[in-house]
Amino acid sequence: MAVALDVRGVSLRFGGVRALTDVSFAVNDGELFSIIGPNGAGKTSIVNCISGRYRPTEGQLFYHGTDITGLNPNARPGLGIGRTFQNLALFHHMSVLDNIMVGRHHLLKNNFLTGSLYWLTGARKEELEHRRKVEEIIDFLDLQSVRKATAGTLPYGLRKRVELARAMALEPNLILLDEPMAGMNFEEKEDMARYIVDLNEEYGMTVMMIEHDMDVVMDISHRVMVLDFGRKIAEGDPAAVLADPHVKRAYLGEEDEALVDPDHAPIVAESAA
Ligand SMILES: Nc1ncnc2c1ncn2[C@@H]1O[C@H](COP(=O)(O)OP(=O)(O)OP(=O)(O)O)[C@@H](O)[C@H]1O
Repeated sequence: MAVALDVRGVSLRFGGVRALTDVSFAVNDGELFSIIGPNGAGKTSIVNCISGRYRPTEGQLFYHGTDITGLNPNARPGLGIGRTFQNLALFHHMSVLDNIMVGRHHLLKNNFLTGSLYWLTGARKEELEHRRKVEEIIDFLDLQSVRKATAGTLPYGLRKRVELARAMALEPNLILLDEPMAGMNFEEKEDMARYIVDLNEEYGMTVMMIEHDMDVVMDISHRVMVLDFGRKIAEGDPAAVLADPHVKRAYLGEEDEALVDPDHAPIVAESAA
């Protein structure tokens, strides 16, 4: 299996704070790869290095062999890298449809000038094609009933789904999901987990996900990497990671009996025993 993303020896410092120390890992094409770790472990920092928001203090990142370490964040969509954010980043005053359309911005070929010759230059054909793609995503994520609703008026779980739709609209090969289930109830999480599996399996997107909900992570991920205090402490298939003593220690206090997640809720304790 070809390597999609290759992260080599990445360190990131903010003044005296070491957010990441010498982190290396690779995500293969077609994989559903998750990163877990206690609060402040460096998970979002890694996503921000991949998406170009942060530039690593040391190390390099390659995407399908291209060095993306110092590349402008705006160049990522053109390479096929999309992302969602931990805190929603939708245009709240715009409709669901328009929010998703924005995701296709970098795919628009017609510009201001050619667009003004709407019927002659193929701009109309192009717009129809974009609309067709957007409708396909709306169907896939079951957003038909809210397609014209103003994004900011929707319940939180639905807004997270619209954000996923917008990231999908970019047609990425690699999609970075930063806590896609945060703040969701059980049913919403189940739905979101199904969409993520489907976009990996049906759309063939490579998925890199940060998520606190261990049940979901262990259930749907092919491989899991664990960060603690900015360092990688484990990587492997879900069962191996759960059984890893370093992982147990990172999530356990010295005295705790059960494996707990960062919010101190019990997680699949039987698999960890
Ligand atoms: N912009 C920043 N300036 C200073 N310190 C930062 C910045 N971003 C992150 N950090 C620090 O880097 C460390 C890693 O933070 P990061 O947000 O990557 O962790 P995380 O694993 O995503 O945490 P959480 O699960 O709480 O979202 C923390 O100590 C954090 O305070």
